[in-house]
Amino acid sequence: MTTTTGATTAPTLQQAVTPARIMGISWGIAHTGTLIAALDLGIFTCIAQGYRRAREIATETGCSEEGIARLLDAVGALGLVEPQDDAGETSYALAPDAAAFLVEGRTGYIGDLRHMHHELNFTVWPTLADTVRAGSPTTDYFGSDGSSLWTQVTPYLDQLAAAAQQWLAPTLARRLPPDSSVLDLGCGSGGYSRLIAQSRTDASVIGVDRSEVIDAFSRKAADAGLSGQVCGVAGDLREVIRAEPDDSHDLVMLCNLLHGYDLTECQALMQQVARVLKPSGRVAIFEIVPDPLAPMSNPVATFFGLQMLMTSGGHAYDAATYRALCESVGLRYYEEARCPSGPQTLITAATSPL
Ligand SMILES: C[S@@+](CC[C@H](N)C(=O)[O-])C[C@H]1O[C@@H](n2cnc3c(N)ncnc32)[C@H](O)[C@@H]1O
Repeated sequence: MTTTTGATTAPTLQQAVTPARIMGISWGIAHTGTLIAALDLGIFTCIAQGYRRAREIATETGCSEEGIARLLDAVGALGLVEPQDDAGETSYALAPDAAAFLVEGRTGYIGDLRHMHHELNFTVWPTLADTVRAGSPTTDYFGSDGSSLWTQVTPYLDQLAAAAQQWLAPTLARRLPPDSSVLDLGCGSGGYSRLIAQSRTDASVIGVDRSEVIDAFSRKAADAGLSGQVCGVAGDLREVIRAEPDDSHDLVMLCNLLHGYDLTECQALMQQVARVLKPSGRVAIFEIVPDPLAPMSNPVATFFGLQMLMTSGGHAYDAATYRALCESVGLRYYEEARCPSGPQTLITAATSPL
């Protein structure tokens, strides 16, 4: 059975059992390929600009008319465009979500997700069976010096994470004490902590990431007029944090970071985090957290566990694991909140009541 979102649900006992659901799952690769090709070619942007027929879009994109017609049929099958009869010719209108999120230049644009697929997913997913056999990735994109991957990908993370940033930053900022110090480990281009700095002009932010990535972090902070308030430190964050004094930060942010490391590395890092936090300070872990007893409640989180197996020594750890990690370093006061606009969960923990 297929739901209106395109997701498939298992047949109940009363329904005839057919292979339809399995066939639908097996075509998932075609869904991804179609979406990414349409983004690569700027199809949604063309339609938004008023080029609504296959031949117009073909001319505009420099593609064959036959190819564009077939791609539009497939994009229509995904429900992202709606074909209409236009005086005997087919023209295409954007579905509301495609209009909001897939048109370049619009505020909500998330089409940069295509870079994640080109740089990573199209390479690693075909290796899944081999990785499962071996139990570890052929390439550790995360823990080793995976900087080339991250320089390709981090420029796009801000745009993809815009909705989550709009939720996370105020949630954390409103609980900061006056004149606080924020340490953003594995900051990437810094969308989360930059928003905190913008809303809390009394706070100072230190972002830490590899040298190739920290340049983008510092540039974006400067563009936002935050150079005096936000500082980028280049290096391996595991070494940088060891050099930080005890009791020096009100908030340590680990956004989309711990999933890249095995539990021994996570534990070592969390020990340092607990050491550098002020007695009233907090750690904020923002992660894709699956529910092992309800894998379909957050499928992205469940697939993310495999993604991590193929790319790192880490995992999409569940909430019990994060809680145990926090408690093992004395951060006993623990809270969780699911982000309303993304697959992540915010976990905050402290040594004293939050
Ligand atoms: C998935 S990205 C998350 C970026 C950002 N925190 C966000 O949520 O958008 C992980 C980041 O951690 C950085 N990183 C991972 N391990 C690191 C290490 N050992 N030292 C410095 N940076 C590291 C990567 O370079 C990358 O920018």
